[in-house]
Amino acid sequence: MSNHIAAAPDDIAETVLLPGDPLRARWIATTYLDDASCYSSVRNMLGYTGTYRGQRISVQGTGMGQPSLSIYAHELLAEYGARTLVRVGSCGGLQESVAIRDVIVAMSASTDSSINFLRFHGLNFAPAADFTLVRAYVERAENAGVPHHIGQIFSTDSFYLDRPELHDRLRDYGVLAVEMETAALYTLAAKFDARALSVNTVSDSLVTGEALSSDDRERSFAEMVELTLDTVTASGSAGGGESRS
Ligand SMILES: O=P(O)(O)O[C@H]1O[C@H](CO)[C@@H](O)[C@H]1O
Ligand SMILES: O=c1cc[nH]c(=O)[nH]1
Repeated sequence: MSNHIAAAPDDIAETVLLPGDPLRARWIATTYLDDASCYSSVRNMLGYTGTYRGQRISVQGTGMGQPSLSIYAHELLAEYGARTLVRVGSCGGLQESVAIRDVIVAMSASTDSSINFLRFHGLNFAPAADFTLVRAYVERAENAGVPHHIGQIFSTDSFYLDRPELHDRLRDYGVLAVEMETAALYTLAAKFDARALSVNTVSDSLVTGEALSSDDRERSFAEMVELTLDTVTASGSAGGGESRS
């Protein structure tokens, strides 16, 4: 086992879906995976492995925020051999054109976190998605007629922001939505030469004030999750993709 995941080395698939909410992980595993079994419940941060259309897939809760996601993503990449990580999250819409339940496909992520500032000694690293995953996901979203937006997301350390005017500035610069993990996910995937994508269903609007319930955030993101499973298992690709070298 690793520090925070109580699984044997082979218990976890090379492709892992990453919801922030561990109960969303349980819902995804019990709804979509065949022969799903729970490999870890340390801190109740549930992780499952099963099969989807015959291919091995894992689902691991990450908790909220970049420090928490970084622990799980690091251990999956460094100790369990994960090659493809897809965040299946919720987010707050920043633009008028972004409606509740639309899916945000995050090409890149800005952040107010100091993690990368420290990691790169003041350089502004630009965390970005794996293009092959973006393309494959968007093709499926278009074919299925699922409302979606492709662009930049804001990964904040502060759900309750002391500077709400920052949202106005980000809106002016075209940022689509706010959540709390994607910048760290894309950074760690780059570090470990793995593939990552973050897709996020809009659970509330910072424009209109509309919001989904916690039950909905746990169990109702079927379209986003089905597109994700279709994407990562297409052409038997759940084993990973091309590497840099
Ligand atoms: O619903 P999840 O995937 O946890 O994502 C969003 O919800 C949490 C905040 O409520 C943060 O983790 C944010 O990124
Ligand atoms: O981080 C998040 C997630 C959902 N909605 C928000 O406003 N922020």
